[in-house]
Amino acid sequence: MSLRASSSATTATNKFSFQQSLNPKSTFVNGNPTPQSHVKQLSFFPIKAQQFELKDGLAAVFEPKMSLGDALKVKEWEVGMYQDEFAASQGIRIRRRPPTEQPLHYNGPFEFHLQNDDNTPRNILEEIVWYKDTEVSQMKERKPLSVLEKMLNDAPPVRDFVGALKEANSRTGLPGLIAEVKKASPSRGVLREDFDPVQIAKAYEKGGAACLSVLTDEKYFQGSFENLEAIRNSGVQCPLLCKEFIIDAWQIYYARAKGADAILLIAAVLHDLDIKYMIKICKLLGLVALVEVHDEREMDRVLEIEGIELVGINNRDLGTFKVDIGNTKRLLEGERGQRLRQKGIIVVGESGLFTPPDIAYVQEAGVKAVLVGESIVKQKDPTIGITQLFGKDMSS
Ligand SMILES: O=P(O)(O)OC[C@@H](O)[C@@H](O)c1c[nH]c2ccccc12
Repeated sequence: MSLRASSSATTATNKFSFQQSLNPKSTFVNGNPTPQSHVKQLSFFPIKAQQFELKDGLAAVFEPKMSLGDALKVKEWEVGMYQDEFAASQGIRIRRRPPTEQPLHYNGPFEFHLQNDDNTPRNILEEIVWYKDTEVSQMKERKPLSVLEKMLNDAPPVRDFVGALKEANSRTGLPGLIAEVKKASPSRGVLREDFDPVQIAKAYEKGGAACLSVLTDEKYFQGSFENLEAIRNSGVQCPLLCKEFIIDAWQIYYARAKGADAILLIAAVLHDLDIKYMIKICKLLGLVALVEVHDEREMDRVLEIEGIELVGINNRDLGTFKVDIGNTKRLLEGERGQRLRQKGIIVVGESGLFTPPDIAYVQEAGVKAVLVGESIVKQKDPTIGITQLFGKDMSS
């Protein structure tokens, strides 16, 4: 474990430069750097007086001054740590923040980070979620809920996402299609260079898509909320799913303000309490949540939560990118499938669907809807892409 400081102070080898850069209340032990061969309990975040290891086995005590704002951020960070523990108890391996990172925007007099393996994301999903945490807190500062409330009053009315899927399923006898407006992904790179989201959305609608999914994540999927808004304002009638990594209720309000009719909640990221809370917010806003699972444990958790109308089974492991459409079948076998049917939940087969036999396979497994991106967005004409995917014209 190594200690890195964003201040130049830790590189100082003499008392003068170290004291200069510290907050005036900071003191050395007994007024002088104290030799210590081992500093065992080295807490990296200066909440109380702390001991710091200096060069050559020296240690110093540091007493920070903390403003109320900083203290609140510390609390927020501590709660985040408890949340990770709570989530881990539900089998969730994704940590919402780097475990030994200081709270966001902490501007203490002396910023330390402990560098160790724990501060490196374990997989791409964790990396996305950590980045999202920073992104959302910045967005929240720019548009606090009070501002969003005004935007919500001007938002276009909600469309019936579940109704559109059911209608398409009974009209065609095939799973209702949620067609994804997706430019790129971390696993597949750029899927389409000439990417015009509105044009693609219109082509999907023409091809018989029941609903659309619009990726809004910028960094990893090259999507945007502007795309969502533009599609909603373009005259396209299909209900819209905001495809985002939601970790904070604020994002749900924002999605609705930008015209979403549905949002995605990923069970690999959110613990049960979060899912319950977020579903309540969705209901308040008239949105529907597509709750995404990838394995049996996540499915079992979700089956215990009341008020879920749509469950998505992702065939892609968001940690490793491995795709296996057999996942949909596996998760719908036996009692799980039965319980889903009893609860009247519509199951959406997600990812890795390319051909009519793929569609037939997941339909046979029990899905009433599918979520498809790559195979149709890559086609020169996405309308024809849909016809090829289903092996028939889906528009009538
Ligand atoms: O392009 P595909 O393999 O057809 O997959 C679409 C969709 O299922 C996938 O984009 C997806 C499913 N769940 C997600 C969560 C976040 C981002 C993307 C996704």
